[in-house]
Amino acid sequence: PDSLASGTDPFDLASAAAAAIAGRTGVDRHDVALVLGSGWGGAAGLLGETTHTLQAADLPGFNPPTVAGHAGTVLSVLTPAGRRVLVLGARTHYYEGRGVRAVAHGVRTAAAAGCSVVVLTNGCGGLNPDWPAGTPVLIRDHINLTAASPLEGATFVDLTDLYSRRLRGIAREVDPTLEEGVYAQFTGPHYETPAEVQYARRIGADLVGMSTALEAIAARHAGLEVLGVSLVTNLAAGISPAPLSHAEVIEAGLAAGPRISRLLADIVGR
Ligand SMILES: Nc1nc2[nH]c(I)nc2c(=O)[nH]1
Repeated sequence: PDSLASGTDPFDLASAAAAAIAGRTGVDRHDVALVLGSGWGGAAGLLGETTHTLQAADLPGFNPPTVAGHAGTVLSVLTPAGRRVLVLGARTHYYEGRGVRAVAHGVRTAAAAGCSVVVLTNGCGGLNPDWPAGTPVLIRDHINLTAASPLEGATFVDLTDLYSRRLRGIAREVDPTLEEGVYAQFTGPHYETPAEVQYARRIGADLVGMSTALEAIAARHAGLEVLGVSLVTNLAAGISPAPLSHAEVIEAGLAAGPRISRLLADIVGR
C-alpha cells in the first residue's frame, strides 16, 4: 500500500531499480522504454537483439506478475540503430490494489534509467464498431475515470499534448492507415456495463481499458515523451449485438501480432 510510513520515496525506489538494471546489464543508459500490454508480447523480439533478461520481481519496487501472459521480465534490447530499449513486461494494474506508486514505478524506473521516451501499449475494448478486434489505435488523449492520480501533493503537471504529436506523426509515417482515438481508463477489474460504455462514448472516448492513463501522467511528470498505442481486443460491452466469443478475441489478438510487432519495431527504430 501507499502508506507514507513506508518511507521509501518512490523516486528513490525508481533510482534503485534503475541502478539494479544498470548493474545487472552493464548498460548504464537506456533510450526508449516499452511497456507491453495484452496482445503486445511478440513485439520485443522484433526490436533488435535482447542482450539481457531480468526477472522484474528481482528489481526494487517491482511485483511478481499477476496478469497471465505477462512474463514478469524486464529486457534490455539493442536495436539495429544502436538504441537501447528497456522492455517492461511487468506492468502493475491499478486494480491490483497496490496503490498508485506501484502503477507508476515502471515509468519512473525508465526515466531514472535514462530513457527520454516511453511507449505504452495495452489491450482494450473498442467503442467504434468499425474497429474490430485486432485493430491497433494510436492514443490521441485520455480520460482518467479512476478518480486517482499517480502524483501526490501540490504536483501540478500540464497534460497538453501528453500523447506526443511528434511521436504520433512518426507512427503514422510508419503506418498511414493507423487510427487515432481517446482512451478512457476505468478502475476495473470488472468490465463496463453497456450503460457505462454508452457513457464513455458520450463523453468522447473511443477505447476503454484498465491501464495507461495513470502511467502516462507519471511519465510526463518524470519528463518522458509518451506514445500510447492500444490494441482493440474486443468490442466493449453492448457495442456488438452478439458478444464476441473469447476464442475470437484471442484469435484476433494473435492475428494482429505480426502487424503490431512490426509497427512497434519500426516506430522504435526511427
Ligand atoms: N475496461 C476494459 N478493459 C479492457 N481490457 C480489455 I483486453 N478489454 C477491455 C474492455 O472491454 N474494457
